[in-house]
Order: sequence, then C-alpha cells, then structure tokens
Amino acid sequence: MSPEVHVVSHPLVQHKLSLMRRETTSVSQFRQLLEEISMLLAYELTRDFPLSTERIKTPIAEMDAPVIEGKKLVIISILRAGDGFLTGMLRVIPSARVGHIGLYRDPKTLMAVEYYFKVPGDLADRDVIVVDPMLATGNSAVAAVDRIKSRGPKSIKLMCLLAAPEGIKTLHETHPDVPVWTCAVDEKLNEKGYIVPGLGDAGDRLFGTK
Ligand SMILES: O=P(O)(O)OC[C@H]1O[C@H](OP(=O)(O)OP(=O)(O)O)[C@H](O)[C@@H]1O
Ligand SMILES: O=c1cc[nH]c(=O)[nH]1
Ligand SMILES: [Mg+2]
Repeated sequence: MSPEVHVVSHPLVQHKLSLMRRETTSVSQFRQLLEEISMLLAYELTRDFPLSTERIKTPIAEMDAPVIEGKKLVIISILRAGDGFLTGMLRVIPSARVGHIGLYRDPKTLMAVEYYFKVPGDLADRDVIVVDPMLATGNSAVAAVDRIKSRGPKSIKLMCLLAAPEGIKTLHETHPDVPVWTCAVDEKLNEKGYIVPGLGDAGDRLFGTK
C-alpha cells in the first residue's frame, strides 16, 4: 500500500493557515482559527465515509435519505496542542468519543515521552482520528500510533495543520497504513526540530505559555 498524504488546498483553509503562521497573531485569534480549520479538515477527512439510506418521512412525503453507515469514531488528541482541534471536530461530528495521549518532546533527543493515556475501552470497534497540529520529526505521531495500535482499532487516520517532509517519512516508514491530512507540507526542520517556515510552538501559541 502506498502511504497517503492529503494536502487540503481549499482557499479558506489556506487563508486561515496563513493568519495562524503570522507571529503577530494573538493567542485568542490562534485558538479561534484552529477551531475553524479543524471543522474544515473534518469535512475533508470524512469525504469518503460510506453512505447508506434510511426510509424517512418529511412533512411532505416519504423518501430514502442518505445517512452515514454505522461509523463509530474516536478522536484522539495528542496533548497538549491536539486539544485545539477538539471543539471544532466535535461540532461537526458530535457523537464521536474522545481519547487523550499526553506526549512531550524531549528537547535534547526530540523523542516523545508519554505522560498520560486514556481512551475509550472499545477501541477494537472504532475508527480513530488522531489530531495534533504539528508533524515535525514524526516521533510523537509514531509513539501515539504505536500505543493506539496496541488497542487494535479498526483504522487510524492522522489530522494535522502542518507537516515536515521528515515527519511524513518517519511516520510512513513505521506506519504506512496511516493516511495523513494536513493543510501544508513545509520545507524542512531546523536544528531544534521546528518546522520551517512553520508557525512556531503550537502548544505555546494555543495556550499562551511562552
Ligand atoms: O513530530 P515531533 O517532532 O514529535 O513534534 C511534534 C510534537 O511537538 C509538539 O508538542 P510538544 O512536544 O511541544 O508538546 P505540547 O503540545 O505540550 O507543547 C506538537 O504538538 C507535537 O505533538
Ligand atoms: O515546529 C514545531 C515542531 C514541533 N512542535 C511545534 O509545536 N512546532
Ligand atoms: Mg509544544
């Protein structure tokens, strides 16, 4: 299977991403924009969900109306910055369950360190969407997917805001079955493992912790 990368090039998404990248964008604007983009990304990621029909009655007549076929979804946020996706995603997919995995990057090794894991117990019956704004070295995404796969979900997709080519390569060397949705694939990583041009530290910009 050749690994999938979907770059969401919709003008609304691209415009909002450019606003998020600007260093002058405030914490509240950054948060609001991430919420808006997450709804648009959810719209793209769910584009291929299978439909069946259900017999319904409108005030005028009966019809066979399209409905999404029995999908049980879990959105798993990589803390902290992944939480910026949740409000928007849940607005579009309100019945989804939510899990969390706490990971931070060791600044020296750039390896992911886990500090929290809580997901619904019935992952084997569910399709998972992992959310995290940044796919940089890919170490956090690999660690999250390793951990989630140990619970045997039906499928895993990754949604991010920005990806570096290095992160996509690392993720797909280990997990070629995990498709990625992103707003852009940037140029490279710098010597500290930050995405260039990127948008800086997503967690700090979302929560105002710098
Ligand atoms: O691809 P990687 O090189 O692993 O980098 C990406 C990770 O870095 C950021 O989290 P960070 O470690 O800064 O934690 P935070 O969300 O708590 O700020 C980001 O939200 C990703 O989880
Ligand atoms: O550019 C980057 C890389 C990792 N994490 C971030 O928040 N930003
Ligand atoms: Mg951070």
